[in-house]
Parts: sequence; C-alpha cells; structure tokens
Amino acid sequence: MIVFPNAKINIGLNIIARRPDGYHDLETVFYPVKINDVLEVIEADKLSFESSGLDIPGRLEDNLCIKGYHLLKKDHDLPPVKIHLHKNIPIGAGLGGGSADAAFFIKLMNDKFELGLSLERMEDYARVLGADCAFFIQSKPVFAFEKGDELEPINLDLSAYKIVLVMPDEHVSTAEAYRGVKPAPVSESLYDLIKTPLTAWRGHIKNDFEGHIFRDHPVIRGVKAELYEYGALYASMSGSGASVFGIFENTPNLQAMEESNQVFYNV
Ligand SMILES: C[C@@](CO)(OP(=O)(O)O)[C@H](O)COP(=O)(O)OP(=O)(O)OC[C@H]1O[C@@H](n2ccc(N)nc2=O)[C@H](O)[C@@H]1O
Ligand SMILES: Nc1ncnc2c1ncn2[C@@H]1O[C@H](COP(=O)(O)OP(=O)(O)O)[C@@H](O)[C@H]1O
Repeated sequence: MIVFPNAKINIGLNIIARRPDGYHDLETVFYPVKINDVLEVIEADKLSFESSGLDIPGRLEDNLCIKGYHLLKKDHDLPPVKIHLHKNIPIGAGLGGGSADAAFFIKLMNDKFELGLSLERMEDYARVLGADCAFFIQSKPVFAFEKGDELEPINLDLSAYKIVLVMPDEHVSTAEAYRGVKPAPVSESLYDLIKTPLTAWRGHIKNDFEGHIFRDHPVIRGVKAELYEYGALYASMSGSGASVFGIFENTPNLQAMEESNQVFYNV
C-alpha cells in the first residue's frame, strides 16, 4: 500500500507560555500544502526501513515511521513490515514532513491491517509521536492550540490564491526555534484574525519565531522581504523555519530566487 504524506504551513504562530512539561502552549493555523513524500508498506519477514530521495538525518530507529510501528504494535497484533519512504518534503523546513510521515503511517497501517481505529483514536496515537502529528491524520485546515495538538476545524480556503514556498539553503531545528523564543500572551487571538480578509493579514498575523530566527539567519529574513517585493499579499516563515511561503493573487515568476533557493510553485 502506498500513501502520499503532505506538508503543512503555519499561518500565524503565537507562542503563549512555557508549560510545566517543557513544551509550550501556542496557537497556530495549520494549512495543508501539496508537497508530498511517498510512503510504501508491504508485509515482510522482518521489520525494515529504507529511504530514497532526501537524506534523513538521525538514527533509523528514531525515524517517525518506525516509532509509529512500535507504538501501534503495543496494542495490535501486527506482522513485520518493510517500509520504504521516498523523502521529498524538505527537512528542518517547518513543513512538518516527519510528522506527516508518522500520521500517514498510522493511517496506512489502520487501512492495511483493518485495525478499525477511529480518526480520534489515530489522532491520539499521533499525539504521542509529536505535537504537530495529530493535524496530519485529517490534514484539513485547523486552528491548533495547547501544544499544537488540540485542533478545531476552520473554514479557510485559499484555493483562489497561489501559494509559493521558498526553501533557502538553511535549516532550523524545532528545538533551536523554541530555545530562542520568549513566550507571551496574545493581545488578539489568531482564531479571530484568521477570519479577517487575507489582505489585512500583513502586519497582524505573526510568527513569533521570526524575531530571533531572522536575527540568526538573515537569509531567511531576506527571502520573506523578497516575496513581498514580488507582490505577495501575505508572506511568512512557516513554523520553525527555514521555509518561507508567499500567498499571491497570481503565480509570480521567481526565477531570480531559484539560483539560491528551492522554489515550489502553487503548493
Ligand atoms: C514548531 C512547530 C510549529 O507547527 O512545527 P515545525 O515548524 O517544527 O514543523 C511545532 O510546534 C513542532 O511540533 P513537532 O515537530 O511535532 O514537535 P515535537 O517533536 O513534539 O517536539 C520537538 C521539540 O519542540 C519543542 N516544542 C514542541 C511543541 C510545543 N508545543 N512546544 C515545544 O516546546 C520541545 O522542545 C520539543 O522537545
Ligand atoms: N520520516 C522523517 N522524515 C524527516 N525527518 C524525520 C523523519 N523521522 C524523524 N525525523 C527527524 O525529524 C527532524 C525534523 O524533521 P521535519 O519534520 O522534516 O522538520 P520540521 O520539524 O522542520 O518540520 C529531522 O531532522 C529528523 O532527524
């Protein structure tokens, strides 16, 4: 069985407070985008994992698909499987690629081995693997709060616009992003701001990571500024970076940016 885990962007990201468990309470909007990995699972004699495409840093046993397998195996009688992941979603990009793989792995295993798990149950499994994994079970636009794993569906349809994503040759780890941030309560909730017209988002819907990440990685700040120069109605770093998206009325020609960045059009 083959599935195609998709990436996400964060539209707005307010880091509100540090929690006693070391995590942070936040609010964000997750919006699915069309950049996909390819994940295949077949029954086999022993558990194995291999990947192609982009190199995935870290140990094999820490891959979120393998972690997902062990998590499900605790509660279900699963045979060994061979997992192949073709990695296409940029890594350390704030696009949630690893989390998407984890969630799509759970869904795939549920379908393939008829585990009978409800969406809510799969979201519970996903939460164990990472704060933003639960979103990818349904991959529909949501307002996310608490650790980013409490989800409320929202009506947000950007299909009339062109979303372009730029990935500079920089990587920011999620841990680095959280280490540098100063949590603060919000004056205007993203839950309300996201309902305002897109043309009013600039300057109001913010990503709290941008402050210190832009200071430490000026290249990323430059990408955002350039997207506005090309006419973006709204532009922001996604999540913990380093990718930056722009929302345009019409597809821009970013050929000049392609020399030093990876550009994904109409995601
Ligand atoms: C920042 C965000 C924004 O959507 O995504 P990315 O930009 O990395 O994709 C998420 O909060 C990332 O979620 P995820 O990548 O699933 O995080 P986890 O694996 O659970 O945690 C990695 C580390 O991030 C920090 N962390 C994560 C979530 C949260 N609400 N508070 C935190 O402080 C913790 O230090 C944790 O050890
Ligand atoms: N299937 C996976 N794909 C990508 N990264 C993974 C995967 N499983 C575990 N990881 C680990 O998660 C880290 C960050 O992953 P990723 O989700 O791509 O970035 P981000 O948190 O910026 O969205 C990687 O550096 C890697 O060590």
